[in-house]
Amino acid sequence: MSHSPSLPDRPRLDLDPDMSDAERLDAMRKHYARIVQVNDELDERLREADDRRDGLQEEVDHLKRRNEILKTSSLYIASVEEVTDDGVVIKQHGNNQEVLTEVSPQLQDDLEPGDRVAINDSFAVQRLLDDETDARAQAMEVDESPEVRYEDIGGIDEQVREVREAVEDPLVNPGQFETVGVEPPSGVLLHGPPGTGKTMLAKAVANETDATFIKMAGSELVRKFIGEGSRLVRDLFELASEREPAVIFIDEIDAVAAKRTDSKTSGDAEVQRTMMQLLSEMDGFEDRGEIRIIAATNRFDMLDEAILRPGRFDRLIEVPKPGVEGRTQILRIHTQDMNVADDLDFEELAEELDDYSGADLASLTTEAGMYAIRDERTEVTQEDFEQAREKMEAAEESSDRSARSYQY
Ligand SMILES: Nc1ncnc2c1ncn2[C@@H]1O[C@H](COP(=O)(O)OP(=O)(O)OP(=O)(O)O)[C@@H](O)[C@H]1O
Repeated sequence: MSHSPSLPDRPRLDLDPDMSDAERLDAMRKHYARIVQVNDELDERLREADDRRDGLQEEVDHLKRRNEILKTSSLYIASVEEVTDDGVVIKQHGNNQEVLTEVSPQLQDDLEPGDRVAINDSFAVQRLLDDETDARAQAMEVDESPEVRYEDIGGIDEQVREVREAVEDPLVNPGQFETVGVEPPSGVLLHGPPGTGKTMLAKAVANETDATFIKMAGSELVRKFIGEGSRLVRDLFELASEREPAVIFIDEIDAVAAKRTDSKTSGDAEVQRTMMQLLSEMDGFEDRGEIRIIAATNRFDMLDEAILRPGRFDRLIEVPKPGVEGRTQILRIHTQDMNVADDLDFEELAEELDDYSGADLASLTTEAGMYAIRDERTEVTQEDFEQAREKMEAAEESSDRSARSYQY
């Protein structure tokens, strides 16, 4: 940047007492001429300064406008990975791109790894997002179009039919319920052992009805978001109405809706508040529009009856572990994209897999595939499945043992 030369000195009039009048007059004339000259110079500088001020003002206006645009245009979400002297390493959500970016010193002091920030398209951090946005995003899994289809679910055809009737029909054909004069069920509760396909069922209905799938896990509400449970439940229903048609899926609902116990710990009071919020959301949901609610639990026996009253979770569907036929079907589904030996006998395999859940069968299939890969074969054989089964059962036994030793 060029620096402007300093201002001209103020002219001084030096009069010597010994000067003649003529000399004095001459000195004063020169002085006068000098003053006029300095005055002109200053005038010129003033004009220059005015011009520069106008130029700068224009720049200010331009920056102000750009700032406005930046403030109003969309920002992206990223997480802070590392705060260094050279800037901040952020990871953009969605594409996981890692970028080293500069941050204003005053914002840099506020940033810590793990924080969520809003960035613009040049990756400059615009602001730190508050916890509220954070918890809401973390506590809910939102899937605009889950990929699960009914055909992917094996061995629970009757349950699929019931869920479709209770959730899909009212979404797709609400008029039919009105004409017949029946209220569709308010909420559907899926109960049964872990890994039997409850989440899959909820996702499949959302997929087949083109609804947004929004999941919240009860256990996380009480473990991770202490003190925020009831607000998050309110947010959950709010989000669903913004995104309808939507399927709300509350997994492990027992964590927030267990029978009242005698203990009066503050933790319990908090859980209680969360459950009350859930009940009031469901009760106030008369005109539910295109939102359906599905909950799941492995601990049906623990549930508070309040949540099972009419108008709340009033359709109960048990999702059991599959029988031998179901297991055969699930094995077939999970080996669909696998290169299996022609002589592999799924029925015979399924016979031996008593007590396996759908999730166990999915892991067994992957494990069997791993044996083939380890042996550098391209085909998965019955023997691979046998070995996988032995491995899984041995692992289960040892985890049972460690669970026991942990307990006592
Ligand atoms: N009936 C089924 N048919 C096909 N695959 C299944 C079935 N049940 C479970 N699986 C497999 O197990 C995985 C886990 O199932 P899912 O999450 O639906 O079980 P869940 O009943 O919701 O379990 P949890 O109670 O532990 O939440 C699925 O992604 C799928 O690979």
